[in-house]
Amino acid sequence: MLVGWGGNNGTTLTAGVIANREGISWETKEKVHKANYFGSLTQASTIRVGSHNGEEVYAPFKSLVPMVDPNSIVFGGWDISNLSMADGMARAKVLDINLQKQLRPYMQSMLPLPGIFNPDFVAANQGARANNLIQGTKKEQVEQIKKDIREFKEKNKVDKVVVLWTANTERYSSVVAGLNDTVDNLMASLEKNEAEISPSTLYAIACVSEGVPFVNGSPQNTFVPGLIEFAIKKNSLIGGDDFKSGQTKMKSVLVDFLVGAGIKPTSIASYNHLGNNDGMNLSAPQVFRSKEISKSSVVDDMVASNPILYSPGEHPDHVIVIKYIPYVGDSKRAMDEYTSEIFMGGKNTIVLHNTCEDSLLAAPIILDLVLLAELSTRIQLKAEGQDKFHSFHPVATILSYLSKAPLVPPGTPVVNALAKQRAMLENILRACVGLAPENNMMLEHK
Ligand SMILES: O=P([O-])([O-])O[C@@H]1[C@@H](O)[C@H](O)[C@@H](O)[C@H](O)[C@@H]1O
Repeated sequence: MLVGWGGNNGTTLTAGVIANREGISWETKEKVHKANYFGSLTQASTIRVGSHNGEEVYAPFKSLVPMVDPNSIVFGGWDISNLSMADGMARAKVLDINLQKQLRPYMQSMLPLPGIFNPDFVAANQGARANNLIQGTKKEQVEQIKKDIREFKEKNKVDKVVVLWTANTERYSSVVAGLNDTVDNLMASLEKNEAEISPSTLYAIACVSEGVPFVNGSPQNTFVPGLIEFAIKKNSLIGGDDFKSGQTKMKSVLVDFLVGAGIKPTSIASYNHLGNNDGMNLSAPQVFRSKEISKSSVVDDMVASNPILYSPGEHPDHVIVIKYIPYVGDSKRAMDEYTSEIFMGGKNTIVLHNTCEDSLLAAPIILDLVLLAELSTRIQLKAEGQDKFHSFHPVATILSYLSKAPLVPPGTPVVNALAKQRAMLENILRACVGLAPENNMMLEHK
């Protein structure tokens, strides 16, 4: 099996390195080396990473780390501890190569800061690429993130920092009384380095501590009750969960249309396969469960909105399937079947095939989430009769248009219907510039 390598000169080449269960052997200018299967190949100074335009190419070995999957699957791929954003772009293979070449000069000096990684919360296959890490206790990690935020703000002379989690989907954290159910218990657990505090919750703690908006672009329950209480106490924006990018966004339109038209979805089967690292991470059942929850809850409010179609507690059969198929890469293939009951016992079936370029759909949503989160921290409002203006509730419902599983303040109804979410957003922004809400009545033309 071939292990891919990449030199820190940004050249991605598949090296003539052969790996098997017995170990990894590789060729350098000096000699053939052997290392155990998971060995970190540190001895060689340079390593042959293949040939390019007929010339033998060697890369500085210190920048190379083998991509081996402890689940015994060695796969082509490459990672290096100082992967620049340009190298990350090349590894992801999302953008056209000519566009990549144009972007590389702007990105190759951008090196990501070390991050918090905990293999207990993600798939085992993620370990090999996690090599730029913050070590230490959870509290020390939080302190490092807080320090990084402050230094980033100072170094880049920016007015505001917004942190958005677009890292791995994690498994759900257990919510346990005494562990993370209140802010005091969460902070006490942090002091005790409790294992059940996830990396994303650590980032959220750091951000709320610094008064920096934190948006969760993944589906896990980063915002455990203690964290929500902390954000409310500090009046620091939190929002999410999970970018609403493709298959679910379509569902939040289609189900709204069907139910609103008196057509009763009785069975929704949603399948997709994808081949990027998100898909590889989601191949672990405990991680997939987080995504299954966020993708399933999207129909709940629309179903509940029509008590004529659905009796209390009744809902459509709804299954979510996600499979990892490396070949398709970032080009996720979503296939849906909606079966509904219609007039006089009739049946209606809608079948969709939707090729969702995951990253290209998610990137604009990331930009909108960051911009909207920052803007909403500057909006003040008061009701008729109130004498003081106040900010929005720190749990940012305003981000729901962009989230699969909108985080809302405790006791607040969740709206997933995309048209309603957009109308909410549009009317808030209209109010910010003194315009009346758009009610679409157009009475002046009736
Ligand atoms: O938004 P959407 O297309 O319904 O859901 C998608 C999932 O189906 C996909 O598996 C995941 O990789 C994407 O990040 C996104 O969450």
